[in-house]
Amino acid sequence: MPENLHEMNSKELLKQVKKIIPPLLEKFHKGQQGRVAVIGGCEDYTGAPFFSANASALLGADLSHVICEPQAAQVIKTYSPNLMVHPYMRQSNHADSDHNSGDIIKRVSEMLDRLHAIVIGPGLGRDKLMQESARGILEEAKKRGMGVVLDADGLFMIQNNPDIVHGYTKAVLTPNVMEFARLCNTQGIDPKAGDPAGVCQKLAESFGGVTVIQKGPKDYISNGKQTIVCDVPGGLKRSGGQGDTLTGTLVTMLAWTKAYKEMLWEHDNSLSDSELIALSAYGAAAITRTCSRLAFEKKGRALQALDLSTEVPTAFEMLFEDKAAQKL
Ligand SMILES: NC(=O)C1=CN([C@@H]2O[C@H](COP(=O)(O)OP(=O)(O)OC[C@H]3O[C@@H](n4cnc5c(N)ncnc54)[C@H](O)[C@@H]3O)[C@@H](O)[C@H]2O)[C@@H](O)CC1
Ligand SMILES: Nc1ncnc2c1ncn2[C@@H]1O[C@H](COP(=O)(O)OP(=O)(O)OP(=O)(O)O)[C@@H](O)[C@H]1O
Ligand SMILES: [Mg+2]
Repeated sequence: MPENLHEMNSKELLKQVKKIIPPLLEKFHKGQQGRVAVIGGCEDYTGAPFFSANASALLGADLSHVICEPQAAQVIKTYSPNLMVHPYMRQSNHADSDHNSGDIIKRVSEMLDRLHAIVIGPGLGRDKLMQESARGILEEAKKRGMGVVLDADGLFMIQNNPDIVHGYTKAVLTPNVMEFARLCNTQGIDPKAGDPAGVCQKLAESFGGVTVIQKGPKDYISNGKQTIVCDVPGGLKRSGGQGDTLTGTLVTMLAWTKAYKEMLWEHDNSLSDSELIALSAYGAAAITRTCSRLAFEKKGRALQALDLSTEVPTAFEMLFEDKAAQKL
């Protein structure tokens, strides 16, 4: 039983992450290895929800959905027939009398019953009705005890309503440097005071034990009590949309923790709830950084977001299949 994840090196942590990855067995049916959704995608942003859902599928979720604005839905459907894209969200300028936040939340909630974990935020935008609907969907996900990843405009929502996530330990916040500073300001924490791991821990603690992944040269992962650091090498190009590979791989890992707890396959059941979340976060961070390194080796300065998610299968193989350890 790993009691001190923060004392482990990357090889030991990856070995623990491996315990959450379900084997591929003949007896499984469609859906058991992960049913996930990304809530996001509006008139302005169609790439972010696609990259996220695409990464979730490439890591191994059986069913990856996007729940977005109709204008975004039409576009995302043309990117890939693999994803299921539902035009249930509305931004204020497209809403008619049938589309108040209550109706939208109700419609999406009916889907939540069939899902294991969700991401809220990629390409969601900051429109009032989109934000209000996302907030209600988060409340519904909490009622169902679902794993929830909050990123991008989902973090904007948290920054404006910190109480809605406070104490919900199945939430994972994935701020970049700017978002981290804004969340710190909301919570009255100086983002520059003290060592970065300590500040990240303080932020997670101030939110009542949610998990924070602070993205940067190293990723700091904290639940307010314990902080682990992912310094698996990444690439050197910071084009937009790389964070979406993190949220997509993370939501699949969170879906797998549910399968782990339900003993979908035979294992020693040694990981606690908080360890499952911390290891999901570490696994997704390690995969994303490895994708970034592999894509950067090929594309250099021209690297784009899609180049990253394309590397998910190779990164997974390098980190978690037998050849893994030597290649780190
Ligand atoms: N291809 C796509 O569809 C993409 C969509 N994205 C979406 O775009 C939306 C906005 O997210 P962003 O991360 O771009 O958010 P912002 O528009 O807040 O920030 C963009 C960048 O601007 C700079 N910045 C922001 N605030 C600043 C400040 N106060 N002072 C100085 N510099 C500042 C930072 O470099 C920051 O990374 C989200 O919905 C996100 O998911 C992005 O993920 C990028 C890719
Ligand atoms: N300086 C860095 N060195 C190595 N990896 C980094 C560095 N900065 C960020 N990363 C990695 O890049 C990925 C995306 O982080 P980034 O800070 O670009 O997120 P973001 O700004 O939210 O991205 P997006 O444009 O998708 O919204 C993360 O996996 C993070 O670990
Ligand atoms: Mg981002």
